[in-house]
Amino acid sequence: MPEFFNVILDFMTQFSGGRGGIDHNVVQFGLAAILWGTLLTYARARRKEDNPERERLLIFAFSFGLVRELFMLGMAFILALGLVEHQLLHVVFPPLEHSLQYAAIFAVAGAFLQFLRRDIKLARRYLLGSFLSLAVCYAATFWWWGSYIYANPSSRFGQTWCDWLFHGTATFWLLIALFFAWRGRQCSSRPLVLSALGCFFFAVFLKIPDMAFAELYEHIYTPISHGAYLLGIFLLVAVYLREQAREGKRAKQQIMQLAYYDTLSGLPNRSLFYDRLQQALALADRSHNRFALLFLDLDNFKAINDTYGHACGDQLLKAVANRLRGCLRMGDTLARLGGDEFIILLPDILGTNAVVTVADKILQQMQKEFQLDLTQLFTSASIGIAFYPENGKDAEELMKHADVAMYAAKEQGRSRYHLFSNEMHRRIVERHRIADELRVALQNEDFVLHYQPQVDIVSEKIVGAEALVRWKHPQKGLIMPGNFIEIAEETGQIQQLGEWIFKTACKQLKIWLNQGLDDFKLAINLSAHRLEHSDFLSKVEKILLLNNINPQQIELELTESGMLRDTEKALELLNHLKLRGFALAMDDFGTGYSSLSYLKRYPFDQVKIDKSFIKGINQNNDDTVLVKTILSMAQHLKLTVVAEGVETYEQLAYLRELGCDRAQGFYFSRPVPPDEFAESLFASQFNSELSSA
Ligand SMILES: Nc1nc2c(ncn2[C@@H]2O[C@H](COP(=O)(O)O[C@H]3[C@@H](O)[C@H](n4cnc5c(=O)[nH]c(N)nc54)O[C@@H]3COP(=O)(O)O)[C@@H](O)[C@H]2O)c(=O)[nH]1
Repeated sequence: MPEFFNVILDFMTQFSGGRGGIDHNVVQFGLAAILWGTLLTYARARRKEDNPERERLLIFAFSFGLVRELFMLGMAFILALGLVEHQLLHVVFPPLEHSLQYAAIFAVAGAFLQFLRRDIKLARRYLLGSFLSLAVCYAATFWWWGSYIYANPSSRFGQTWCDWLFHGTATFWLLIALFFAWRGRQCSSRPLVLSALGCFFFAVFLKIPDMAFAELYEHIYTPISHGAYLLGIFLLVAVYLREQAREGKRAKQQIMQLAYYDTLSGLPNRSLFYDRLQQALALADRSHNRFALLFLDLDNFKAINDTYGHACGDQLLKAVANRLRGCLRMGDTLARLGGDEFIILLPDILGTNAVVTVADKILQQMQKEFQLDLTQLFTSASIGIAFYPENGKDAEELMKHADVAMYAAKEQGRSRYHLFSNEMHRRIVERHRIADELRVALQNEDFVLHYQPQVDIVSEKIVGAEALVRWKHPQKGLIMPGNFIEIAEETGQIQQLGEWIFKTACKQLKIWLNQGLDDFKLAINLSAHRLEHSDFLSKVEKILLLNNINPQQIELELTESGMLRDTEKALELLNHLKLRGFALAMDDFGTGYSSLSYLKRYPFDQVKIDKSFIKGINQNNDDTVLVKTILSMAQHLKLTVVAEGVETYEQLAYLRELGCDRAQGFYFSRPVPPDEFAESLFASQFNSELSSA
């Protein structure tokens, strides 16, 4: 091998003019300079936008190698042309050569190592260490330069071990070994320490003052070291190119990961799931097999997020993903669609029972305690199941139907599964029909507002009213809001409908105010979906201005489930509305999940106890206890309480006894058209004026 390099060098020397022409060293250094230059050009060309620092580091290291070779080339020319006295150059030249040579290799190797580890900071420190070593090496070499007689092999006789130690090359490797050992505390550098120590002993060994070794030195060490040096550069180029290729592959993998996998759970995301579903559809069509889709949603995730924080919520989602994985077989696909929604594809199912068994297993697993970092949590899930081909002909329809079935499971009390049915399909079609008809109704403004009084429990005087919308259907007559509000919310039509309701209620209030009404608040239901619309506030302001209404005469009623949608944004908007002067009421209180926390957090003035609790008051112990608790809590928070759905005198009397402030219900009046309401309203005012006179 050494001979091989010598042959090449000799050939090149001959080729370029022989010893009489260009010196052996000139060829060698020139060749190395070309290699470093190529490497440098390549690194500059591959410079990347995303990590310029890493590339800069490599360019710096390669430049270092190039400078070293140019320096050596210059020296070789000076020697070859006989410009400087030979003896003098040989005192300075060899230590410089060795030091620079190893420093260059070390700089590049260090940079490469850290480049591979992607630790730019450490790589920079390696380079610094290399330069420091180089500086010490120079100092040591020049200190000993008087006795340094490298140029004359025979003069090696008589040198002490100490000389070898301070000889540039040996010292350099020793310092490198020490440096690696020191750095080893922060990174695993044992192989580097060992190889540097090996080089140190090699360097010392080769300087053993013996003629035979001197011969060896000339004929074996020099070609080996030069050959190894060139080979090293080739290797570095190869490693660099391989790393570039790997980098490309890694980047591609990363892009794939981001595009098709959920970052939190590591599960396939919606796109990948959709792709797998398409494949399953094609396969099922070909083999005439059935498959099932399970749509899973956690039952109380929003409340967990709000109570324990998002970090805890994230941990729970990861744990749920792991538990779900454990319930499935190899061929099944589990994906996270977003939030707390997961979807499962069970291919090649034998029968409905097999799917029900899996659903049961999942429900059981979900009910078990989740041990998170800082807390233990309990949750549950609702699952909707749709089958192919019975419940949908394509991916969209199947996913939608599994989702609908999941909502049915929630409606039936959560922590259960529900199979998609024809009845559900019928309901979906019906909803579509209603949505279409609503569109026409909104264009024609086919709606009316009815008003139901709110009465002061002690004086029994009307102190306010709730505006309730009805749809004047051309064929079906009056349709109650329970049949269309939810659909309007789902389709976004609630924005237009809500605006119409607010505008009509304000117009009506203005009429009553102009007729001499005072000390009266009109309650208007506000769908939480409306809060999400960016121009909600500006539209409200415009209507107030147009009708010259003081917001203090309006109460906005929001439901708890509405608050669950986007708590932060809702809080901000409600604070704004409150500052503007609106009164705020929490509607249907007691039917949501975290009533207490919402009452404390949001700027409500009034709580409306849901009619379902008033119905059982004084008969059902649970309802009575609940109403009493709400009343005492509201008193504590200084909130007015309205009891909804008061239908009998007994209910009213009992609520009065408990200290409830206001009541609303059929006992006083059903919701009635504005004219009818005005009659009872002004009669109530007239009566109270009479009684106070
Ligand atoms: N976003 C909007 N939602 C609205 C609007 N108008 C109504 N709604 C919501 O629709 C739900 C059903 O309303 P409705 O059919 O009008 O029923 C109201 C009353 O008729 C009924 N009520 C009143 N007193 C009694 C009673 O003594 N017994 C009894 N069984 N029912 C009674 O309660 C409904 C009023 O409830 P609430 O709003 O919770 O005070 C209803 O939930 C409305 O929220 C609208 O304009 N926008």
